[in-house]
Amino acid sequence: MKDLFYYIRKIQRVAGGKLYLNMSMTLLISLLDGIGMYLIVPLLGMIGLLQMDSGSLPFLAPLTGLIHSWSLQLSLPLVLAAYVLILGGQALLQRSQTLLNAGIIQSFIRTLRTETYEGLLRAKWEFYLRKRRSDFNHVMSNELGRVNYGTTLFLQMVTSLIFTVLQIALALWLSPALTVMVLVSGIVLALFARRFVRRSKRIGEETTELSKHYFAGISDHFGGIKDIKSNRLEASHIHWFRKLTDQMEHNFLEFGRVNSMSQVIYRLSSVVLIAAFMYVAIAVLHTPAEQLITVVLIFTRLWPRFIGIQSNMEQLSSNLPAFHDMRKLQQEYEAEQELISPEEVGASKLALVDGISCTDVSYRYNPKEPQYALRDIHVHIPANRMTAIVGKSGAGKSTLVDLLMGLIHPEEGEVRADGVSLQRERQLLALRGSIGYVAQDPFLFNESIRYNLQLVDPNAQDDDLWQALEFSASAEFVRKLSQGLDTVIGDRGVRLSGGERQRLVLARAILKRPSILVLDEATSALDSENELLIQQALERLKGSMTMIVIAHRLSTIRNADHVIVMEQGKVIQQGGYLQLSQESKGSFSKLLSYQSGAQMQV
Ligand SMILES: Nc1ncnc2c1ncn2[C@@H]1O[C@H](COP(=O)(O)OP(=O)(O)OP(=O)(O)O)[C@@H](O)[C@H]1O
Repeated sequence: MKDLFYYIRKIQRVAGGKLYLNMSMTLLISLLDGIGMYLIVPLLGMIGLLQMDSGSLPFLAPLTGLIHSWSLQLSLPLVLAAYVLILGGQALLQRSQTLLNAGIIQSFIRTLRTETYEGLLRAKWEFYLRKRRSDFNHVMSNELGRVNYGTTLFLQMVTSLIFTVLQIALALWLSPALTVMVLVSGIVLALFARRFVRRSKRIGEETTELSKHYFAGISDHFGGIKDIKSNRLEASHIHWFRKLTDQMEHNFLEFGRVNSMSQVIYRLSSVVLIAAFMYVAIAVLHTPAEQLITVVLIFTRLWPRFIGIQSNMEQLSSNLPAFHDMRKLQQEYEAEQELISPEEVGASKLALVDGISCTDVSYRYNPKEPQYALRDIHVHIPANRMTAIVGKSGAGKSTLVDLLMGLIHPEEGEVRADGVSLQRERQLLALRGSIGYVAQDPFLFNESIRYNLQLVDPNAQDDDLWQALEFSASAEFVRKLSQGLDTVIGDRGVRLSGGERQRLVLARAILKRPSILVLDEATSALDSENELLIQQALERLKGSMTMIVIAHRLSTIRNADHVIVMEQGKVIQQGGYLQLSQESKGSFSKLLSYQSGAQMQV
């Protein structure tokens, strides 16, 4: 419940005075509704169904006296006009209130959506290392929808409560004894129905878990669809999917059963109560007919409100877990915000003069577990030189690069750029703004080549784009595409080959004119000819840019000024390429001989 109130306070902040205007309109609408209903009694009196002068109705007695003194030709149109005016006015007011309500909810949801998205983007990389990506999709679409629905339900419930309180006040005025009986019955029933509210919450928790699995499953399966198709794994996935959707159906029906059960109890009890009231009112209390009709009118309007509130409470409870999920994610990313905003990152740059150094750095992905991904690392990446990081798979190369880029921070030791610690946000900000990064599995948007390139420099002209494409040996294949720079490259760039994707991302990195270029296995998918072209391009950049290159294929780094060899999270050798290749007992020369041996076998 405290998560719900957190969001209600937020809606209060977002909507401000509009929320109170909304409440006031609700009050007015319910007041008009009550008065409109009241007017039925004099109308019935006019057509002779009721004794109007009994004086048993407190508010109506003087009014009915007045109406009675007029002729029927005058009183009938007057009372009918008042009826039309009041209920017509109420209908118009109701429309404005509905629109106001929708506006409040929508601006709240927009704020929540934007805050969550921006908050997620500002979270540190380490936060993403621990989370499932599908959970973000789940919260941003499914849970946000449930929070939206839950908030609407809550506001509806407040409206309903205001209506109900007013109608109770009216009913109390007319007949305290009968109204108290209705109220007591309502309260007893509400206490009994608490179990349905609790059950709804449990079903809602199950809904959250199931939809989380659903989101995770479908994003995994469609992400890995090629593996599924080529390994004929469809059957097991379909089996998983059917089982989960069966559970989801059961969960949905279970809520329907709980909700309809409480509804049927309320409806049955209303029938029994009306019969009991009639008996007590007519046989015991000898209530006058006009009062009886008014109370029955009120009862038939009040009881459905009780039913509505009960149903609202159950639906709200079933959506509470979504509030909790959303709040939990918010708390998690709020605790791991980068002080630097994404806008600032691009703004300041660092012209590296000395280089980046790691002093006695150790890092664990999970500090609760004993394994270190990096242990006692002591390296210096000289500015404006090419540094290569090599080693077996799992040696810690990517982790070291992430540390050098300030994406993760060491558990022990320090990383410095030009002697200033990356713990200092300004320095980190400047460093990040100066990096061009190309990953092994580069990411491209399902947009045109021009759009993908201009992401890093929206003002880049066609000439600049072609220059970057020439650099990355991509100009030739882009020229051959029917729409050139305007070719849309498909989801994550699927319409391109792996090597073409890598070259485009390299072009994008270069277009940023970085002072530090980081290539993490960025040429692994290239054929020898294109790899050579890129090697030559990188060679031309030497001296003007700091380059950090991770490569399994050692031919890629034969021009490197400095080589760092890693094994099991440690640096086991470092020095110039030539120097290391000549140390015959060293790990680097072993790696070289394995690779040349493998090449000779081919
Ligand atoms: N997100 C992560 N969570 C937990 N452990 C991780 C994570 N990423 C990497 N590791 C572990 O850290 C160690 C170093 O991984 P890293 O990716 O840095 O190696 P690498 O040398 O780049 O390997 P490769 O050449 O295969 O890319 C490995 O033992 C790996 O299992």
